[in-house]
Amino acid sequence: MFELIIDTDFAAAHNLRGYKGQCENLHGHNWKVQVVLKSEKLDNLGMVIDFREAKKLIGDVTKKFDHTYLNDMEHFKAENPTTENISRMIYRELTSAMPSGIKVEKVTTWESDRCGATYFE
Ligand SMILES: Nc1nc2c(c(=O)[nH]1)N=C([C@H](O)[C@H](O)COP(=O)(O)OP(=O)(O)OP(=O)(O)O)CN2
Ligand SMILES: [Zn+2]
Repeated sequence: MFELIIDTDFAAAHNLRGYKGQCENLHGHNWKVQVVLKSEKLDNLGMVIDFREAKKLIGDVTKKFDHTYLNDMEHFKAENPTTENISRMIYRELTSAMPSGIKVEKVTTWESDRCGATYFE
């Protein structure tokens, strides 16, 4: 079994509806995102997937967040843009975009150096 690990980041603003405290106010984070991909097989080049292709697929998902106010996104009208929900959204969108035979193992998103959330199925 092989695992690929790809890190990226984005900057965005949000506020947490219903939160009793400062996080209900508009504020921002420099989120870091780590995606782990898993595959049993390699292609004829010896790759699970070209890192360049993986970065493109991941970027297609995360660029929607970059320099935005996350609460304005349709997705985050129904649920709060917490780190947990951001990880799940990235996981599911990436799973839909991934070529067959490559599984998105988990997505971890950090809103600071010390706090992050992982989603996997
Ligand atoms: N489980 C979660 N808890 C919290 C989330 C979250 O997404 N998942 N988000 C927040 C807020 O985004 C808030 O911005 C973070 O609050 P806090 O940890 O207090 O942020 P600080 O960087 O100021 O933390 P310090 O350690 O005090 O510097 C809240 N909780
Ligand atoms: Zn926050």
